[in-house]
Amino acid sequence: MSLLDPSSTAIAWPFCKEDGFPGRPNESSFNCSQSTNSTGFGNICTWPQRSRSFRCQAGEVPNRSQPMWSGSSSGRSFGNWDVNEEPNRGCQPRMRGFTSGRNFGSRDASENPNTENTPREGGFGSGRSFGNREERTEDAHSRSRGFSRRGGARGDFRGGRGGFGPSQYNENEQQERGPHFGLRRGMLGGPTGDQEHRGFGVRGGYRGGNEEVIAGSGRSKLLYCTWKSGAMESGDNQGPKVTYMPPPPPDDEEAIFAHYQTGINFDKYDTILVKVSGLDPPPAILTFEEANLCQTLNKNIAKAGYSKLTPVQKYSIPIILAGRDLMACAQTGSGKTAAFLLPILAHMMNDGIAASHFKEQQEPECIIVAPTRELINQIFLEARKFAYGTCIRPVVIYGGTQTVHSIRQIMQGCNILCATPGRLMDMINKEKVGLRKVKYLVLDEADRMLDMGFGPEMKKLVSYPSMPPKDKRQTLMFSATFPEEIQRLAGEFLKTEYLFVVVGQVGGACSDVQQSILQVDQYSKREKLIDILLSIGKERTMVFVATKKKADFIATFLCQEKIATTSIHGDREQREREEALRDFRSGKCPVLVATSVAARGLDIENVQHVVNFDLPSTIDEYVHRIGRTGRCGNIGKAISFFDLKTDSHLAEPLLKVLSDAQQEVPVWLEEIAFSAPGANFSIPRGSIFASVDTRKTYQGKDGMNAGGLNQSYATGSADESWD
Ligand SMILES: Nc1ncnc2c1ncn2[C@@H]1O[C@H](COP(=O)(O)OP(=O)(O)OP(=O)(O)O)[C@@H](O)[C@H]1O
Repeated sequence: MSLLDPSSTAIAWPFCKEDGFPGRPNESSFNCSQSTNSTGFGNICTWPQRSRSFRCQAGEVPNRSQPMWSGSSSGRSFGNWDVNEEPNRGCQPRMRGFTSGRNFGSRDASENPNTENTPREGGFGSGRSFGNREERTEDAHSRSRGFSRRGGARGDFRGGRGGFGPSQYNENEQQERGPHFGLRRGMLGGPTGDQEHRGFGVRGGYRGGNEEVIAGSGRSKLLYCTWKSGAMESGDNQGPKVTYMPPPPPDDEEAIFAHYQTGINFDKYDTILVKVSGLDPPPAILTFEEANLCQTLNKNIAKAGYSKLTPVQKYSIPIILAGRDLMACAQTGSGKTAAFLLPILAHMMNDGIAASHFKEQQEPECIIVAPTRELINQIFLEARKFAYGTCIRPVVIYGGTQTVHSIRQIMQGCNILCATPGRLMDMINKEKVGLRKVKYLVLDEADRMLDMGFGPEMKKLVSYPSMPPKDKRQTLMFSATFPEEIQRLAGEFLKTEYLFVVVGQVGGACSDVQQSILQVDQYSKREKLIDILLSIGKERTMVFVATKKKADFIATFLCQEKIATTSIHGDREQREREEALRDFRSGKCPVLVATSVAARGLDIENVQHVVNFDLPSTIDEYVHRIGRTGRCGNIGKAISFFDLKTDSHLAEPLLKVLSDAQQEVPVWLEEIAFSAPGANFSIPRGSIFASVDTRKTYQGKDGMNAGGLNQSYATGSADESWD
C-alpha cells in the first residue's frame, strides 16, 4: 500500500526531516501545496481520505478532526483550540519543525514559560510532552489513577480536589466525556465528540449542575434549556454534526458465530491458581453442562466453538448464577466476556424475559459498560452471538455516532444495553433509557471504569433515583488488573458479601506472551521499529505509542517505508477508527499504530506481535497492551522499547511482571530496578499487584477453605478431574 492509496486509513501529512522527523512524504505522491511559513513548518498536504481531505489554508483554523499538524500558515495552529483561544500566546514559530513537543501545545508553553519554544528534546522523542494539554499522553490517566493528582481538581462530584474527579489527560475520557472539553474544544467544533457535547460546554447534560453552561455564552444557556426540554438536539446548530451511523453488523449466522481457534496453550489455563474470597462461594463448575443452561444457549456456545470452560468461567458462572455480586480478575484473553454474559443470559431466560417492543423509553434488565467504543461494540457482538435465537435483544450505543441512531436502536427494544458511559448517561437524561428494571450491572475493565476518568459517571449511574440499589441488583466487575485503591472503591458498588475471584495474580501478564524489553533511546526507536517490522513480515502487529499525534506520525512514517499501516486513537473520527480496525482485522493493514485507547479488551484474531514503541506510564496498562496478543491459548510476542530517560520508574514492576510470567529478565533491567530509590524486593508482589482481596475481613486468611471463607484452587494441578 502506498501513501496514495485512498483506501488507507492512515493519516499522512508533512514532516520536516530535521530533528529526527522522517521527512516529507514523497511530494509527487502527495497533493502538497507549498506554503512554507515562518515556522519552518513547511508544506501543507492534503491526504485523499475517503470522505475528506486534510487541508488547512493559510490562516484557517483547522477543524479538530484534522490532524493538528496539518499545517497552517499562521504557525499557530498546532494545537487547534489554542489558536482561537489565545491568539497571542507564545507558541511562536521559533521551533524548528516538530523539534520540541512543548511548542505545539500552547498551554504548555504558557504554563511553563521556562520551557516554551526551547527544543529540549530534538526529534520526535518529545512525544510525552507533545501537543495540547490533553494530547500529551493518552495513557496518562493510569499514571494518575487512584483519585489523586489533578483529576480531583475537576472532580465531577464537585467536591473539589483530590476527589473522584475526571482526568483531563485521558483519552478515553475525552472520547466519552467530550463535554469536559466542551468550552474549549467545542468552539472549534470537531466531530469527534458527540454532537450534543460540543460547542457549548453542556457537559453532556448529565451533570446535574450547569455551571459551565452559565459560564458560557447566553446562547449556551438557551441551548441547554432547549436540550433539557427535549425540544431539540442540543448542538444541532453548532459545528459540524456527528452524522456517523455505524454500519449494522452482518447478521448471517456464519458471521455472527465467526471465531478464531483456541491456541495450543488453552489447556494450560487449567494449571493456573484460582482464588476465591468472600463468604460461601458456590463451587466451581467443570463443564458447560454443569451450568444447566437452556438449550438455545448451549447451542450458541457450541456454535461459538467453546467446548471447554476457561478458569474465570468455571468460577464466575456459578457465582453469577447464584445471584452473587462479583469482582473477577483474570488474565487478558482468558474469556471474561463469556464469563459474565452467559450466566446473565441464563438468568434472563430462566426468568422468562419478555421480548421488548418498540417504545419511547426502554427499560433494559442489564447494562454493560466499558471504557472504549470499540470494546463495547465487541461486547455487544458477543452478547448478540450468545443471545442468538432468543427474544433477548442486546443493543449497543457509544459516542462518536449519531445520537438519533442510538435512540433509534434503543427504541426498537432493549434488554441488554451495552454502552460507553457518556452515551449511556446522555440516553438516561434524554429519558430514552429507564433504569427501574436493571437487574444486572456489569463493569468491564472495571478498574478503568472506576478510576478518575469514568468513576464519577459510574457513581452517578448507581446513584440515579431510578437505579435499583445495590442490594436489589447484581453488580459484576471484570478486569485483568485491579489495583488496591480501585478494589476499595469498587466495594461501594457491590454488596458487602461480594465474591472476589482471582485467576493467577491480579495484574499478572498472560504467560502466553513472550515478552522482550529492549533498551532503545528515543532517537533510535523508529529505526528499531522498522527492523522489527521488516523481520516480522506480514504478521499482524500492534504498535503502541504515547500520544495521538505520535500515532499518526508513526503510521505515516511506516507508510512511507512501504509498510501498510493504519492508526487508531481518540482524535480520529469514529468512522475512521472503525475502518482502521477493519483494515487491521482483515490484514489489509497488518500494522496498527495505536494509543492506549486500543490497549484494553480488543480481541483481534491473529495479532502475533505487540510493540511498545513507547512504554505506558503504568504497569497495568502494559499488561493490557501486551494482552492484545497471546489470547485464548495462542502464543504471541511483545517487544517493548525501554528508554532509560523516561521509563526507569517501570523497571521494578516490569521485572516482577516478567518474572511472574516466567520470562527472561534482562540483566540491565534488573540493575535499574535494584538501583531504583526505594527498591525493595522483599516486599511481596501483592504490594504492587494486590494479589489478594483487599477486604480487611479476609486479609491473611487466604487459602482458608473451612467455612467457605476462602478457597484456594489450582485448577488442573489441584483438581485433575477438571480436565
Ligand atoms: N471457553 C472458551 N472456549 C473457546 N474460546 C473462548 C472461550 N472463552 C472465550 N473464548 C474466546 O477467547 C477470546 C478472548 O475472550 P475475551 O475477549 O472474553 O477475553 P478477556 O478475558 O475479556 O480479555 P481482555 O482482558 O483482554 O478483555 C475471544 O475470542 C473469545 O470468544
